[in-house]
Amino acid sequence: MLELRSITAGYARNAPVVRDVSLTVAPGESVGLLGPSGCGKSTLARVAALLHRPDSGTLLLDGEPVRRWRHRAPREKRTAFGVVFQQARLSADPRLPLTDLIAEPLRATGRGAEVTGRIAELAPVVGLTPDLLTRRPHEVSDGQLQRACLARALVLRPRMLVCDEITAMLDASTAAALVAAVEDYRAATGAALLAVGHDRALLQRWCDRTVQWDSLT
Ligand SMILES: Nc1ncnc2c1ncn2[C@@H]1O[C@H](COP(=O)(O)OP(=O)(O)OP(=O)(O)O)[C@@H](O)[C@H]1O
Repeated sequence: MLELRSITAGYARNAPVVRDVSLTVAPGESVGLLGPSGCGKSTLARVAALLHRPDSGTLLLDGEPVRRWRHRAPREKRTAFGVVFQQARLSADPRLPLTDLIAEPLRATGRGAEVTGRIAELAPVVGLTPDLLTRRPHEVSDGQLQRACLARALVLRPRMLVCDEITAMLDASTAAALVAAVEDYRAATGAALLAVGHDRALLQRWCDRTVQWDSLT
């Protein structure tokens, strides 16, 4: 269970971009968050995934308040989240072949022994063929790179996924494949989802419920 209570957050002192926002995602639930460009959805998603410390408010993960964010957050809390962003090229290390990109969270948490098995499981789930896994980001399409970013988000088997406009730059069939991969993972694991976007039709098809940004304050 993820509970955001009265979250205020931003990037400069006394200039919050998110003001007093509250949102709850129940275990296994999928929630779509809709709002116009620039309203603060990505900022709230980053707070929810423990990647951005709010100025005020409370975040409860399974009833326990989170007190530390980013690298200071306890590992078991950080790894509860799998996060995928809109712009795969900004979030992927350009030097790493896709296989290492996907494996990075395993290696970073001392689970390098699981890499081969996990990649073999995940590549078909996200639709990556073996020839693509050895290429670097500049050698694959945006859709193929986003598939790798989704695999990386799933590699530690998170119980909560945060997807921030993950299909915004992609063609309809790649978008559908990514949504299907997220849903297959959720069906298999019971993971919850917070999906951020401005495509109302997509989020309404995808999620158990959609909430409008304005209704959160
Ligand atoms: N790293 C940053 N530093 C300073 N300001 C930022 C930063 N990231 C976002 N902002 C500002 O915070 C506000 C909210 O941005 P955010 O990306 O959270 O909105 P959004 O609703 O996700 O927008 P979009 O739908 O266009 O992605 C915007 O005014 C933006 O310019």
